[in-house]
Amino acid sequence: KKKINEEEREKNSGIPRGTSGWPFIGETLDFIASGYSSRPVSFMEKRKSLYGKVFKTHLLGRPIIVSTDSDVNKVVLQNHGNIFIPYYPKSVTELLGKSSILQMNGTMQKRVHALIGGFLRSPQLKARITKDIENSVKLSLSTWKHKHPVYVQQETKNITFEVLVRVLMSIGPSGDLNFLKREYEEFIKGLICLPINFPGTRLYKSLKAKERLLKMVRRVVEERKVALEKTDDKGLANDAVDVLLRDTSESNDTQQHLPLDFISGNIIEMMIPGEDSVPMVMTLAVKFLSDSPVALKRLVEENMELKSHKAQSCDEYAWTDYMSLPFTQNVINETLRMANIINAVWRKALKDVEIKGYLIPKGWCVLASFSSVHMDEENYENPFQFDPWRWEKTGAAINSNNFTPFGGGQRLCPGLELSRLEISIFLHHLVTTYRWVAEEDDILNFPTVKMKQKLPITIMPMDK
Ligand code: HEM
Repeated sequence: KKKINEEEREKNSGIPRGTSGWPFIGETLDFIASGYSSRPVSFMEKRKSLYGKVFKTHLLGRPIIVSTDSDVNKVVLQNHGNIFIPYYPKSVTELLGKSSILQMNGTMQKRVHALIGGFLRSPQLKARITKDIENSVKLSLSTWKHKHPVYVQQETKNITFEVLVRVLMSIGPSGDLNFLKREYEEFIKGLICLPINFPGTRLYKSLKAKERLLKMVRRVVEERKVALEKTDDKGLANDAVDVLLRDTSESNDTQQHLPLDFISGNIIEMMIPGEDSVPMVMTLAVKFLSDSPVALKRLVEENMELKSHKAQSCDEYAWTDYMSLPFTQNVINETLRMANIINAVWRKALKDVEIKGYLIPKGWCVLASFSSVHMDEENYENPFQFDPWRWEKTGAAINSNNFTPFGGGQRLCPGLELSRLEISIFLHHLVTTYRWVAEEDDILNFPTVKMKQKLPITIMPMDK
């Protein structure tokens, strides 16, 4: 009877319909089970058909409103009035630290976001980094012919890690790079784990790895500060460390440099969204293309044309050359749509908010599901089919609310353009250098998107 009364009250209050499932665990088990299945959006699909596009559930110990509605997602992402703050599981918040861009709110988040976004999106950086990306890609590809099989997920991770560390702190291949890679891998193992911290636990080991990372990055930041003080050259910043060190924008009415610990912490935390996502998009592009020979053929044609054009003119590639191939960009869009590397964002409401007639009560969480929107047949015909051509018809949709692989609004991914450039360069050199045959492999979607076998492929030279 009590439950019925509660439901009646919630219904009248405008809280979206839905069920809270079992006491305490709510619907968490079903949520996780569909995450493990080959169709992770099934949790959402089932409830969407019962309750509508926005529904109430209970996950990870708390009431949550799930939105599979792109208009509602947009309002959540825009976050006018700073109503929605990021909400992560406890293990993540423990590892991130309070002053991480991923957790910060208000003016400080805006300041760091604008600084990093301004740098990563600048044409000067893209022009400069193109050569480095090419070198990393070509060097890696040159080793592929000796490997039987090539594990695409592994290889692409090495390429993109090198690029990321260069962009963040100008560290090239070296002992420092190897140290960072090793310790970073240890650090992120704890992102999704039981939040218990004492010697021997996963969280403890990850926090220790973070301490070692911080020590190293702090040393780099200090060295760079000294170097910066000695020079008058305030041209384009070399990397994210430079950007953060130089900033003196006003905060609390005083001109302040960002503290060195803050910079070191944020450099490490910026590796989290950047490290795994780009190689996974590259890997899934290879996977989807292996399963779609017609799309692959068109991609090869377009890229071979650019390659022969470049060979004839003896020109180097400009970053704009890589970004100018329309079919290649459509392959990337389609991969991003289907891959759903970041399938949702989690927020907590600081006030009661009403969006499209749905009430999100103060203190409740909102899960803005991107994958549900990307895999909704109202938005995309045959959504489970890899079809790069669909973007020729709906080109404008790249900027629509129905396509948000990089999020949107206040926290729109500052690495968006850099990621696209990296993926374009990788695909160009891959498909103009080799043919390949992929072994059977499955996509795992939980807790993060991965290939079960790291996507083994067998490489053949172009002319065979
Ligand atoms: C294909 C690759 C990538 C995807 C799919 C992706 C996706 C996303 C998404 C969905 C968000 C929004 C998170 C939220 O709203 O809470 C985000 C934020 C962010 N991304 Fe990316 N990202 C990618 C690559 C990168 C790269 C390469 C970098 C760094 C070089 C990067 C740095 C960041 C940062 C710093 C944020 C936080 C921004 C803020 O909260 O203000 N990302 N990313």
